[in-house]
This record gives sequence, C-alpha cells and structure tokens, in this order.
Amino acid sequence: MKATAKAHPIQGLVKYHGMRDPEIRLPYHDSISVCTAPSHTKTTVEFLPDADEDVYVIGGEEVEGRGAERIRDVVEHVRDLADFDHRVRLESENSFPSNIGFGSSSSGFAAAAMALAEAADLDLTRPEISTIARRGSSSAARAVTGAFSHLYSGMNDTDCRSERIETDLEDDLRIVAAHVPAYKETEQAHAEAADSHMFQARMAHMHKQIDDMRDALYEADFDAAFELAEHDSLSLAATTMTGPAGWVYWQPRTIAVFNAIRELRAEEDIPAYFSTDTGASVYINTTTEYVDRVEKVVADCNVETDVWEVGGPAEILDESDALF
Ligand SMILES: Nc1ncnc2c1ncn2[C@@H]1O[C@H](COP(=O)(O)OP(=O)(O)OP(=O)(O)O)[C@@H](O)[C@H]1O
Ligand SMILES: C[C@@](O)(CCOP(=O)(O)OP(=O)(O)O)CC(=O)O
Repeated sequence: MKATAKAHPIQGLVKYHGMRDPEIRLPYHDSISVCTAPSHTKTTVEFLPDADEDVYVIGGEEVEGRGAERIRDVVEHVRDLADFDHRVRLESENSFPSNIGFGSSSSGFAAAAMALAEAADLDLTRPEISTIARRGSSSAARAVTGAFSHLYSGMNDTDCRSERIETDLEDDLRIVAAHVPAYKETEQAHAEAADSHMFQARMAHMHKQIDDMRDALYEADFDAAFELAEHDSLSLAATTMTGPAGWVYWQPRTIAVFNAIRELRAEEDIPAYFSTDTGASVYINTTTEYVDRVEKVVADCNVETDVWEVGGPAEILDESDALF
C-alpha cells in the first residue's frame, strides 16, 4: 500500500494550450514534449485504511487550496480504479525551482500517478498511467512516458494518452535552462485559450506542426525539430497575448536571451534554438559540442543557468528511497 516514484519534468516542443474538457483535462489538440534530467520530482504515497483524511505535502509544506484539489483529482481516480476508499498520505519533493516555467506540474503529477498506481496494486502500462496523471495536469501525461513523448488528444478519456517517440536525437541533446522568475498562471491561460482570435489559426496549424515534429524526430533532424519548437513558442505566446487577459509572460531578460541565441546562430553557425512554455524562463536546445558556448552567452544576459539532458520515463524507486 506504499510506493515511491520519480518523474522528470517536460519542455513543451509542440506545445499544449487549452482544454476542451477541464474536468478530466482533455486538451484541444495533440502535443509533443521532451523530458529534462537530472531535474525531477520524487513522490512517496501510502494508502492508510484507518486514516480519516488525505494529507498532501510538497517540499515539506502541507498543500491546500487549488494545489490540493488537483492532487485529489488524481487520487480519487486511482481509488475508483482500485475500488477502495482508503485515505492517502502523499509527500513530494521537486529537485528544481517550481513555478518559474520548468514544468513542475508535469513531473509532480506524473510521479504521483505512478506511485499511486503502484501502491494501489494496479497493473497498468505507462500509457495507461498517463491518463491518470493527465487529471492533475495534461503535461504530466507526457512526463509518465518520458523522453520525447506525444500526447494524443484522442476522442475520449481512454485514448487521450501519451506514447513515447523513439529518436536518435536523445543522446546528444543538451538543454540550457535559463531561469527568469516571474508571476505566472498557467491554468488561467488554458481556461481562456479559445477566446483569442488567434486560437483557430493555431488549431488549423497544429496538425502540420505535429506531423513535421514527428518527421524531424524520426529523421533525427536537430535543426528541423528545434526550429519548430522555437516557432511554436512564438505561436503560443501570440495566442495568450491576444486573449482576454492580454497576458504577456515574457520579461526583458527573456527577450535578451532570444536575441543572443539568434545572434549566435547567425554569426557563429551554432545549432541553438530558444523555447519557452507558459512563463518567462527559457530553454535553449543545443548539442554537447556547443553547450559551454551557449551557457556563456546566456550567462552574459545576467541569467542563471542549469544544463540538462533528456530524462527518461517515470519509474518506481526502491523502498529505501521513500520520503517517509
Ligand atoms: N511535486 C509536486 N507534486 C504535486 N503537485 C505539484 C508538485 N509540484 C508542483 N505541483 C503543482 O503544480 C501546479 C503548478 O501549476 P502550473 O500549471 O503553474 O504548472 P507548471 O506550468 O508546470 O509550473 P512551472 O512550469 O512554473 O513549474 C500547482 O498546482 C502545484 O501545486
Ligand atoms: C505549453 C505548456 O507550458 C503547457 C503546460 O501546461 P500544464 O500542463 O502545466 O498546465 P496545467 O494543466 O494547468 O498544469 C507546456 C506543454 O505541456 O506543452
């Protein structure tokens, strides 16, 4: 009745934006991402038949409000599937800063779903567990299957699931994470996605983006894949900026990094592409050979960096790794 799991957060490549069903978090369209490592979430859960209430703790602090509601959505679904009503204790830690745009909800709900399914003794594949994680956050579905993964919007709850995409780009990809902390509210952005006049244009464009990204991954075409991700960052921001809230999530240092990376590409012919999810922080996708040069250029913009690699699927850890 107890299990511990680890999951890596995602960087969106063809990015998910908006939900046609916010209850069970069915997105409007397919999306593709890549997991980052060693950044990760570790989560321990234990079902307690004698306890009166659930307890959720992240980073040593009890979770309340909306954060707790989202965890409860995942837990309730696992209780339904397991056909029992035991209360649960869940403790979790993120190894990287959360709420600045590095995908803590993806690894958080992926690790929770993986640990809960194991503790409830459900015998499920990762794509099946991805449908449980999706109830906390759609991006978490892709963090369950790991590395490069594709979340199919599907027709219903069962086939709105994530599948891994094998590609030879995995080993050589290096991701410079440029930290630009700023206020962000991803759920609000999803809620008003369809209210931008750009949204229908984005939807019409999406099938080709997904097709082209899959081709680039199959062919291990680095430039094609990450140029698409850079382009989709601009498309996503265009949609949120023209929604009712007019939300501009980039900050001056975000744009400084964009300019520095494009200059590096133009002047030194270095394969480096920027990418942002909903937030001011930036990912720069490059290769092992050029990562030190890229990191230096980002640091010169007065931005703190980490260098990450591709992270694998969510996994169950040993009892000795438990958080309690
Ligand atoms: N380890 C975790 N376990 C469960 N939930 C988590 C964990 N870490 C973060 N969360 C939840 O993820 C949500 C973060 O929301 P948001 O939609 O802004 O995610 P995000 O865009 O992935 O965040 P960011 O990329 O800025 O880290 C909050 O509800 C928070 O409580
Ligand atoms: C474009 C993104 O940043 C969207 C992230 O959305 P989340 O899955 O974090 O949103 P919630 O479901 O509200 O948690 C990255 C992506 O998943 O493509």
